[in-house]
Amino acid sequence: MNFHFTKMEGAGNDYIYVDEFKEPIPENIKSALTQKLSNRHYGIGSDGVIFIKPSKAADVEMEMYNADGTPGGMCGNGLRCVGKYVYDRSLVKEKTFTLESSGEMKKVEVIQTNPDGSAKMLKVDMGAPILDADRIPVTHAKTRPFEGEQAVIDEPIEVQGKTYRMTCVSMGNPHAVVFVEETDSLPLAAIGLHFEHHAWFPKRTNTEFVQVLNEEHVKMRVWERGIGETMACGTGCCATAVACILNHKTGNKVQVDVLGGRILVEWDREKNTVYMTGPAEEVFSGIINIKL
Ligand SMILES: N[C@H](CCC[C@H](N)C(=O)O)C(=O)O
Repeated sequence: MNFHFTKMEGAGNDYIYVDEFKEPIPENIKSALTQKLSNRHYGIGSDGVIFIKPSKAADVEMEMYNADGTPGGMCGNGLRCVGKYVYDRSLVKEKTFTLESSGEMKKVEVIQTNPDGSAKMLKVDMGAPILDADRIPVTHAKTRPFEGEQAVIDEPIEVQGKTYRMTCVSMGNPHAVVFVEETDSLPLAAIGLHFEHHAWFPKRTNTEFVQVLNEEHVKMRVWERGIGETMACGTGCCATAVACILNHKTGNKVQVDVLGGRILVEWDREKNTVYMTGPAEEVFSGIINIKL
């Protein structure tokens, strides 16, 4: 089959974007297609594939698959990139519009443009963080260490014989946020998978390792479910900020420095909504001619 694609990245979190307005892709091949295209040696290389398609309820709908072919839930960097994609192609008329992802409506705003008028920085209203254990979920059929409406804040978790302290936040997908002394020397390749597949996370988890620099600035490295270490994670930055605020480590506005760039997060406690602001870039586009 033949179809067009666009490679985009948000703070280095790179996805292949496929526009289904023009070329619909059969649902039953999306997982296998993603695994093939995302492979960094045998494919184009990406953290996953994002399908952009018409929505009944919003201006546009997006659907994300992780590099391993598992369907992802929410995707913050993807929302900003899809926002840029539809804004730059005039698929939306205003600077503010709605995108549908995982059945939820997200308000996106282009807040800065390039000299050619294309979108440069976008702000997304990511909605309320989910904290209760059953809805994240952070439970295990046998041990059930956390359940019900209880929030998991600063709780010990043992991984490979070492005890870490984690705070669990869902932004539509699960995140375990772990505070560390410093992120640079962290052996993420050795520990990441053990968090992802820990028995307490029956649906696996994304994990953020956070070094607090001061009350408004942190450094973070992320291990994403279904991918591994990535350069950035939008929902992960939101979860990071929420965890920092809940643990009284920062104020309500947090600059999160990730390997691939910088994301600004603000948790408006009155409205109980999280705003995420960051860049979106288009890298290249082309035509895929593939046999599955
Ligand atoms: N990179 C994405 C999140 C992907 C999360 C995914 N790995 C999952 O399975 O939940 C972001 O910018 O928010």
